[in-house]
Amino acid sequence: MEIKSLKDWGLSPQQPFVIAGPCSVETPEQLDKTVSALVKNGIDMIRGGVWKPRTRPNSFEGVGSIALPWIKEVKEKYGVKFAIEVASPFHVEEALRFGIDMLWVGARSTVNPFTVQEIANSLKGVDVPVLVKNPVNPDLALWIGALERINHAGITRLGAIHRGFSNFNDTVYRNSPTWQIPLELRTRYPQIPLINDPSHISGKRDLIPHIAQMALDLNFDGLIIESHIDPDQAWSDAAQQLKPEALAELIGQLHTRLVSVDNPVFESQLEIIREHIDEVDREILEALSRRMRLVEKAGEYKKMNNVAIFQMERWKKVFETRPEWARALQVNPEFVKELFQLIHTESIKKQEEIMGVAFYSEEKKK
Ligand SMILES: O=C(O)C(=O)C[C@]1(C(=O)O)C=C[C@@H](O)C=C1
Repeated sequence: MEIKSLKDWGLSPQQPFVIAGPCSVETPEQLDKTVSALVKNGIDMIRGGVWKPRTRPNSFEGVGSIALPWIKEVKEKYGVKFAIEVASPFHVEEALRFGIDMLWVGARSTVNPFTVQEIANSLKGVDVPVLVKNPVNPDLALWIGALERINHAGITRLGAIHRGFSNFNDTVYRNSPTWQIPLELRTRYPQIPLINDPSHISGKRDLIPHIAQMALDLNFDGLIIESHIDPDQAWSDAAQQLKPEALAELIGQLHTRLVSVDNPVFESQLEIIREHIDEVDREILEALSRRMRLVEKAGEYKKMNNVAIFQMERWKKVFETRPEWARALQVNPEFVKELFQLIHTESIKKQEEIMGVAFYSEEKKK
């Protein structure tokens, strides 16, 4: 994909790059007051929802096209740039008609290649920056596919927004961050600017600073954060919006990190640490290999005695004790639980192969 670096997008060189504004544009007064306060706090790229894709019917679905002249007015009055979500060719046409500066494709549109293609077709021959939110489901291929469709329409000022992934029972986050997905996108397409959306990941304002800092620690290029002049009275997403002053305070506290430093001492020290990490990784793999050989032995033994692979009591014991051992060793027990679930699945696969081989060879004998 041919994509322009964020510094060539013609935006202000804020560090970090921040897009902020209300979840929804509600009234001319709310918009004016919010934008005025954001501008005072140094924000010059505003976001605002005009058409809102809501999960349930009868929720507020955005004021629609009547917001566009209000946006045009604040853009002129305060000299700011404005980004909105588009979910159809009609939205694109309306947005461009009113001089909207940046568009984004929402998570519920990214999941649908038909919708993304229609949006892409309506962008042919237009030079506007477009950001593509991750799909609601944790599917990197779908996210990349949407970026490719928009890119093939000729959009080179193209970026990705990480807004987290729907979950059934994550009690902490509204949308699980599942950081490995945006990091994999970055690894495969380092040229695509990556913007983090801590508002939609957290769903609550208290968690926003932690997620925003984590994104900067992971070298994201920018943040998109919801901010409303009076969050508690917001018509949508009241719990996750910040007052403009709170947003400014948050930005002031964030630490931006460097990709690397031109410092030979740092480089050589890091190299030494990495060599140790290589050694430890090898030890981990050797230990895993030894465990697998034992699991195979257990599998052979089960086969000889016609015993089932899955041993619930033993597995319960393994699953209980390993996180405890981990805690004593200052390793995150939750991580170790996931790790052992993976290991157990692999053990079962191995033992199934062992049982299967017997089945096939006996079949052959017949
Ligand atoms: O203890 C066994 O029976 C094993 O085969 C080992 C093992 C494991 O990986 O720890 C694998 C499968 C069983 O469900 C329980 C435990």
